[in-house]
Amino acid sequence: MADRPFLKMNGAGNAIIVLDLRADPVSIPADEVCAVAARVPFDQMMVLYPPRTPGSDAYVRILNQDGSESGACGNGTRCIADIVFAETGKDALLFETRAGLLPCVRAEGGLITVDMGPPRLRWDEIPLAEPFADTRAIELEIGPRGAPILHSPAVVNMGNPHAIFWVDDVEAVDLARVGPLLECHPLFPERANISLAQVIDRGHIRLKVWERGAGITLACGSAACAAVVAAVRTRRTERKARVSLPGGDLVIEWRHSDDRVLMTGPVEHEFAGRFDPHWFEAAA
Ligand SMILES: N[C@H](CCC[C@H](N)C(=O)O)C(=O)O
Repeated sequence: MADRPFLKMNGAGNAIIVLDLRADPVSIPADEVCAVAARVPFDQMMVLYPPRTPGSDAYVRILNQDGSESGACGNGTRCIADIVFAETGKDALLFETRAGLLPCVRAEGGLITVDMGPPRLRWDEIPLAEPFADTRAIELEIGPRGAPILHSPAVVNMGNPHAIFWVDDVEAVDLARVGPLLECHPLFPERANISLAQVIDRGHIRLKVWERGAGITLACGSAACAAVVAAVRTRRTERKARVSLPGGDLVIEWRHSDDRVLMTGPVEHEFAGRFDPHWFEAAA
């Protein structure tokens, strides 16, 4: 890969690299994504391509640090929105990902709101490997038989697959240990993002996330959306709730009128850099 410029940003602590290929739309092989991750650690790389759908601002590919691809990344979408807001002066944007069209608007206090679309809740939309009539709590547990560490997650697809385990204390479970096992559980044919969710009150959830293809992250926007959807479906919270992640807070609203999930949160610019072609010699 060439000597390309990139931006390092974060969304509530979720480590994001933005690579703008709108003027030179080449695809990035998975081994080159991993070569970048070895030098500049990130959770997701947001790659901007020219728009495919009239009226949209860019087509976006979302690559995890392990080279796999995701249909959604809420925190990364706020990062690219911030860049394109500054570049165009527009006050509303539309990004297209593998999972559909995501409208973005500016919110108060420099925050950005992304419309993450409607959740998909049927077992084959998650997807799961076998039918479950009720995805509010599926049969899945980890740990000793009769005394599981975690069990009965809710599952939600927010453009990517999520499993949400309700816990009394997010700090009491070793997510780094159970995350990899659950991410790759045979029930999840496309793997899954794994969250621990602790309900503080009807307007507030604490969340820790093991991300598919990235591991423990400081924040995961789509997981925050999935957690509020799952909480509303089981009457744990109101439709609008604050989600506190280790890297910061997001406000999520699952709108009643049109079923869409709105995520509002911050972005931060860290530094600009360039890929060094030497990084890719072993990958070539
Ligand atoms: N950090 C992202 C989600 C990444 C999901 C990715 N790990 C996958 O589904 O493969 C977010 O803010 O929504």
